Amino acid sequence: MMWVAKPQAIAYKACRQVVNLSYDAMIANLRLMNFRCFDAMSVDFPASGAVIVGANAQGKTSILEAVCVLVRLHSPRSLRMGKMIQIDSPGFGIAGECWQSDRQVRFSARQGVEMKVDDEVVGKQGDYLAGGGLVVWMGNDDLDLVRGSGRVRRRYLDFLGCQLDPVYRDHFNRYQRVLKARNLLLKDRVLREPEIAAYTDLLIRHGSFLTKARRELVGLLLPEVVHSQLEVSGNDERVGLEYVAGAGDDMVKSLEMTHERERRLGQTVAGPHRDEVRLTVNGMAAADFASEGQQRTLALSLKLAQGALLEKQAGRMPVYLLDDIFGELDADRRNALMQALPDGAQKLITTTNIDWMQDELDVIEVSSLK
Ligand SMILES: Nc1ncnc2c1ncn2[C@@H]1O[C@H](COP(=O)(O)OP(=O)(O)OP(=O)(O)O)[C@@H](O)[C@H]1O
Repeated sequence: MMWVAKPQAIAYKACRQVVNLSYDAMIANLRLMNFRCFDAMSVDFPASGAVIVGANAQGKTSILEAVCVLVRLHSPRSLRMGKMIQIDSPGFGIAGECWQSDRQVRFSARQGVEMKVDDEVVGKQGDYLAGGGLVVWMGNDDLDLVRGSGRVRRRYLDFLGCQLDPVYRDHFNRYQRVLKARNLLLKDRVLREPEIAAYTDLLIRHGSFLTKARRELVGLLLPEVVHSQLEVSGNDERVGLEYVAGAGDDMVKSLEMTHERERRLGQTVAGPHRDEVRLTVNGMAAADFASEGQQRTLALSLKLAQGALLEKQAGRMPVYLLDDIFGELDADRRNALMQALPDGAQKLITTTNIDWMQDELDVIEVSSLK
């Protein structure tokens, strides 16, 4: 079976709006080798973005996923890179021209990731990401942001924090590693207290940074979420966001207090890995009391707020990757969402149907040749 994405975009509307903005977050093209369902594929993206349309299982999500991996070395649907390798292949390759520079990510199951920018191998993930772009991913499981566990909201904050600040990314990565190592020691029947104490110091150092940074992020996000909710819902639903630290105000004290429990349970019970973001609509817990429509709108608002904050704080426009999120929204909310996306941003949108769409974006059809 041979897969193609037809790069010749079909003009969706005859008159295209001329927007006089700089598309500094631009992905001009994408080339894939042995990635998910694609043997080999190449597609050009217009500066303002495109609607990627096709029937189910044609590879639309895989295209957006590849863009996210190329730009952020992160897949929103898989924590393990190996899952993205086309079945029976030794590895995958993604390449593309982004921000007028050629970028490549190769992943081989045996040798791991090789990253290149303009044909130069980049040694560190941080260096590769520093020259890259910013991404907002909106997918149909975003409802989990409101209904799901705290882990989903922590991932939301971390995806934002890591994009905004390399220091955040560094503390975040180190915290995860220290937590894992400390938990292994706590699980051990023969407790090695001096080693645990050494990890405790590191846990406090990186954890305290994360607590402070996440609290600040939530404070910055709140006005953006309120604004986006108003834009998408069209009414004055009062939304609230509150950061609740999983280690309280004082991590040292929390770890002292949980000393016995940790040893009994064999794991670290206080720290940013237990952080929560409380979401409310009209003063009530959004997961328990908001209607499904309100919950969906809040989830969208959280993602739009992420984009607005990236733009303000980083001074650059993120690329918006919208994966099939329109199915559950009525036509008014779909078009309100399209309007709420910033004019100057590149938007890549997957959908199975474009009949409702009023926006003037080019269309790329994805289909498999059988
Ligand atoms: N590692 C892999 N190797 C080969 N094929 C894969 C791999 N991972 C996923 N696929 C297949 O790729 C196809 C395309 O999946 P994808 O989710 O990109 O489609 P889609 O067009 O977004 O579909 P939908 O509209 O249903 O969401 C599916 O048939 C899926 O089973």
